[in-house]
Amino acid sequence: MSSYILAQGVGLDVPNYVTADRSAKSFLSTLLAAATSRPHREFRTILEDVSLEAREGDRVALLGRNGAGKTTLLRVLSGAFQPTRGTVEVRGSRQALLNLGLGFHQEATVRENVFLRAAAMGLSGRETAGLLPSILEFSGLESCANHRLAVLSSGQRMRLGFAISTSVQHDIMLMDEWFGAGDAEFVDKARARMTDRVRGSKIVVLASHNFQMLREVCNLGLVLDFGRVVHFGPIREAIDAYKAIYQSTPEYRARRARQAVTRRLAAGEGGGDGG
Ligand SMILES: Nc1ncnc2c1ncn2[C@@H]1O[C@H](COP(=O)(O)OP(=O)(O)OP(=O)(O)O)[C@@H](O)[C@H]1O
Repeated sequence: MSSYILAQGVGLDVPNYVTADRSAKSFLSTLLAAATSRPHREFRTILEDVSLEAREGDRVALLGRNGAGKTTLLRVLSGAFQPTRGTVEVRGSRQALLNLGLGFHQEATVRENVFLRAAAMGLSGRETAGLLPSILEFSGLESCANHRLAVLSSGQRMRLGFAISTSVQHDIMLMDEWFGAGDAEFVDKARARMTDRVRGSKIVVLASHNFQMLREVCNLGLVLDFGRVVHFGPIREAIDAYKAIYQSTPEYRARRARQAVTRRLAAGEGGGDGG
């Protein structure tokens, strides 16, 4: 059975709790304001009218400035968020590499956490028992299997999360940035596994700011701005469309102007007394 993703007219509103401006003139009045003012709830639209179609073989890049809605769209596609409007149809098993630490229990042991996370991924106890040795080996945590998660370093926890999340090949892979954290040895291992999983996936949706990697991996690109699709098409065109957005911002123009001045000064053309 072939896999696909079909999102049509997706909109997402989220509740946002806003606290009145508490900037006060004195420490006491700040304390008083903090104690008495209550945040009020308002709804915010973070995705609007987003449509996307991906078929087998597609590798879709999600592009957009910080806060454009890329991670939120990945969460909607993964099923973690229910859209407020529109529909999402997905055929095929999904693996979301969005938050490696999600679902961990600090007081449970490493071994127990493997079972907890694997259950959340839909694996049976038997399947997890079969995968356990390779997960511990990949994460380098064999000697810590019975230690509480709380005593692991953040790098060790990240290794464990990565090892569990990528232990099984899925049809559809949803990723937020190409994985690149950890010490040098682990990064090499993780990169090799990611490459393998991407090759083995029928569909990949990947949010990233790394144009070179996106050109190598993806055939399609979807550009989001303020939660709306501004472009969807071949990756090179999508990257150009995204560049056009951020190159039109005043911040980008100001930075380019500063860089031009610095270059001219370095080349000895900069003002001075001309002598
Ligand atoms: N649960 C939430 N409640 C309220 N606002 C949220 C929530 N999740 C995301 N947002 C807001 O939605 C917007 C989009 O966030 P999102 O994380 O999807 O952006 P992004 O494109 O992935 O950004 P980045 O490139 O910085 O990772 C942001 O303004 C963010 O503050």
